[in-house]
Amino acid sequence: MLNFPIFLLTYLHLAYIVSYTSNELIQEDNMTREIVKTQNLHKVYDQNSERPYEALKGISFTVDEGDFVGIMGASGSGKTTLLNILATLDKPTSGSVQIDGNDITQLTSNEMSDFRSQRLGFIFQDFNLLETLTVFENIALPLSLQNIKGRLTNQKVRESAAKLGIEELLAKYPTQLSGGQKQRVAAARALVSNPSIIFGDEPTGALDSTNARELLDTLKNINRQGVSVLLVTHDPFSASFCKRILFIKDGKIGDEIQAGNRDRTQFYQEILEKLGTFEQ
Ligand SMILES: Nc1ncnc2c1ncn2[C@@H]1O[C@H](COP(=O)(O)OP(=O)(O)OP(=O)(O)O)[C@@H](O)[C@H]1O
Repeated sequence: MLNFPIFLLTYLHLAYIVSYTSNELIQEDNMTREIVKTQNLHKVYDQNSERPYEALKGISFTVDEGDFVGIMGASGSGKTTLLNILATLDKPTSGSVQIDGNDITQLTSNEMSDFRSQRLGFIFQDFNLLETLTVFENIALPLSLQNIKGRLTNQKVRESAAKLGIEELLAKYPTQLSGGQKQRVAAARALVSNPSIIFGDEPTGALDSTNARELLDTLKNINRQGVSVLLVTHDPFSASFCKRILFIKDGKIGDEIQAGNRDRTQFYQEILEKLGTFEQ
C-alpha cells in the first residue's frame, strides 16, 4: 500500500505540473503577435569606399499586431533608410528583420517582391498612382501582381473601396481626382490584399489640412479594425494619431513615447515638447 505522505507529495507534484502547464498554455494563447521585429539593425552605405557611412547603428524594436507606430527624427537621422529595409526595398548590412515571423533579410529578390505584394501595404506622400489606369485598376494592382483575377479581384477591390468611401470613384482616372481622393485610392490599394502591416511615408505630406485630417482619421479607423500601421513622419499632427512614437537620432532609437490613455491633444503637446528637446 502507498505510504500516505508519499501519495500526498506525488499528488501535489502532479497537480503543480498540470496547473503550470495549463498556465503556460493560457499565457501562450494571450501572447501578442509581433508583426515587426528588428534586432540590432545596421546599415552602412558605400561600405567599400574610402568614406563608408553608417546610417543605422543598431536599431531594435517590435511592432505588435494592432499597433500604430510613428517614426520621427531630424532630416538625415535614418528614417527612410529604416523604412526601405522594413519595406523589403533595401537590405541591412547586418541585423535581422522579421515581419509576421518571416526573416525578410533572407529572402531572394523574387521572394521579396512576392512578400511585398502579399503582406505589405504602402501609402506614400506622392500617392504613386498610375495615371493610365482607372481607380479600380490602381487598387487592384497588388492583386494582379499575385495573379489574383476575376470575381475575387472585383470583390476585394469593392470591399477596400467601401472602407475608404470611394466606391463612386472606381471608374475614374487619377487625373480626375483631388489630392485627398488620390490618397484615399492609395490607402484602398494598401489595404486590398489584407496586409500584415501598412507602411506610410509622410502620407499627408501633399494634402491640405482637411484632407490630411480625413486620411489620418481613416488610418486610425483601419488600425482600430486590427491592422498594424507604421508611419514615418516629420509632422507632429500626423504623429499624434499614433499610439507610440520612436524617435531616431543619428541612426539610433533615442527615445520612445506612448499615448497611453491621454487624448490626442495632450499627446500632440508631448510630441512637440519631445521634438524641442530631442532635435537639438
Ligand atoms: N544611398 C545612399 N548612399 C549614401 N548615403 C546615403 C544614402 N541614402 C541615405 N544616405 C545617408 O544616410 C543618412 C540617413 O538618410 P535617410 O534618408 O535615411 O534620413 P531621413 O531621416 O529619412 O532624412 P529625411 O527626413 O531628410 O528624409 C543621411 O546622412 C544620408 O545622406
